[in-house]
Amino acid sequence: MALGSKEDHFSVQAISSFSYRLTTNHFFTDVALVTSLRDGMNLVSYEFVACQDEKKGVLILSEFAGAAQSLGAGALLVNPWNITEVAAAIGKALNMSDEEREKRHQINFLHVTEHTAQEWAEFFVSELNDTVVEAQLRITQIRPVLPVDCAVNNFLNCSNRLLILGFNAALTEAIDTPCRRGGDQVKDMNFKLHPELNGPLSVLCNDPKSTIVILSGSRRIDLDNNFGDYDMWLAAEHGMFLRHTRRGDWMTTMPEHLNLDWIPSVYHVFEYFKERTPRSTIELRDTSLVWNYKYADFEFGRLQARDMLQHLWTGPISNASVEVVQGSRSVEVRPVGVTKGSAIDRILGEIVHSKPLKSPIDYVLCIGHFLEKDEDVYTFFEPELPSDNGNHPRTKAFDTSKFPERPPPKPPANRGGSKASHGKTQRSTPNSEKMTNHSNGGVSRKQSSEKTSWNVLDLKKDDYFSCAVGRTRTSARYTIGSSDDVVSFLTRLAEASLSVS
Ligand SMILES: O=P(O)(O)OC[C@H]1O[C@H](O[C@H]2O[C@H](CO)[C@@H](O)[C@H](O)[C@H]2O)[C@H](O)[C@@H](O)[C@@H]1O
Repeated sequence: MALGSKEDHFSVQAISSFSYRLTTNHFFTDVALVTSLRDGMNLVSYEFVACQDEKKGVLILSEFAGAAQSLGAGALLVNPWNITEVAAAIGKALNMSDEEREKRHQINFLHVTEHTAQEWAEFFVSELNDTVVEAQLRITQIRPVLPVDCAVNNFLNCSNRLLILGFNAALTEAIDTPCRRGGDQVKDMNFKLHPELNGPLSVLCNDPKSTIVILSGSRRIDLDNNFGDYDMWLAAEHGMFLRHTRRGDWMTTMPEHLNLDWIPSVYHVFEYFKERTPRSTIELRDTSLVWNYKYADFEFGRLQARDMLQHLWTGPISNASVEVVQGSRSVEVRPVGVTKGSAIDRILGEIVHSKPLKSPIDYVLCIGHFLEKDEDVYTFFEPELPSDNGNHPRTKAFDTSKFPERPPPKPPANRGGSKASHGKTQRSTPNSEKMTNHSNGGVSRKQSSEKTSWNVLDLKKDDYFSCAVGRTRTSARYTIGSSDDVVSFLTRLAEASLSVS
């Protein structure tokens, strides 16, 4: 619709999609009102701006038009369902000062003239080329299925095993028919341990040769509710909080001055999208926020997620030190540098402090349905030299000075047959220095000249099993289909554990 004024008379003219390009309306119009309820782009808005360099007409634009993302800065954005808001915007546009009209027009005119069809075509072709490269990468990254027999046999042959388990979609029950379930029911099921895991987990937790860590993005309360009765380590919120279920309360590994002021405003944006996206949910944690559209219409959810990113980047997080992590069906906002991989050495440091190791860790299983960002936990344990096709153990030293309130652990005993110089008390070595750089990830670390490091890891290539649940493209070594397969696998490990106890 075009609004024109001539000597205090306003004329209102509806523009049909057939005729608008043929008229000169765009030139003499003072205000253009675009009220699309759903619109991929809306070309009229761009044409209007392009024609208005003399008149500096005002564009009132529906927030549901695709153009709102690029012309929103200069236009007056409205919700077309809200007629009071639309009326107010018309009033504002017609009474707008010349100065403001000029300013708003310039912003949009610059956008329209710079983002030409030529530029768009070049970008499109370059994106197309990128997809070819990405597709190739995807093919090369497809990983084999977890060799369960081998993982169980090696488990039996090792004496100090570390099992790092994700929670969501790895240890929870698979929900394949979400549309048939009610909203709250679905939400509740997200945070419930698979019922068939109770037995196997108890056996593994009671095995003196195994240490179990649940490393999850979930809140402390959700981990307490599900795992509080087991003898294990819990690392909540991607390792920002840590506790052993039998040895005390939660401790935090959060940097002291972590700024979390952005949380309320991000929550506000999430709420806006939750209201507009049926069956989407918000998970409010202490240090991060997740908007999940797992149970919503996938295509619609994806579009909403894209829109949400625009809102976030131009609004509440434009100056905050946070990262937006996009999942396949979620958007997560968390402080910069917080990943499961960056938490793992703090967790290992605490495990070593809490109970002296009898021998270095010689078997590691790391399994979860992690976000790509958190897959750094899989590579943490990889040997430094990927070309190393021998079976040389990986040794790792941990900075124990981070936890001064506890007595230092005893040096781990030597394990026969290993080729590496493990199990020795040592001063900080290049190895430990390297690990500090590798794992710091932006989270502040205590620096100390008194640093003492202990080698706690003696991992041969074949005794390391990193495994992504429900993914084929991953930086883990192996994949496994679903949480049901995880249940079967952990049951096999538990049986193996019982068979030798
Ligand atoms: O940290 P965990 O408890 O082991 O859970 C792993 C992540 O689960 C959620 O992300 C996964 O589900 C999302 C919704 O379907 C999907 O978008 C994402 O790709 C998956 O990784 C959760 O949102 C994350 O915070 C968890 O870390």
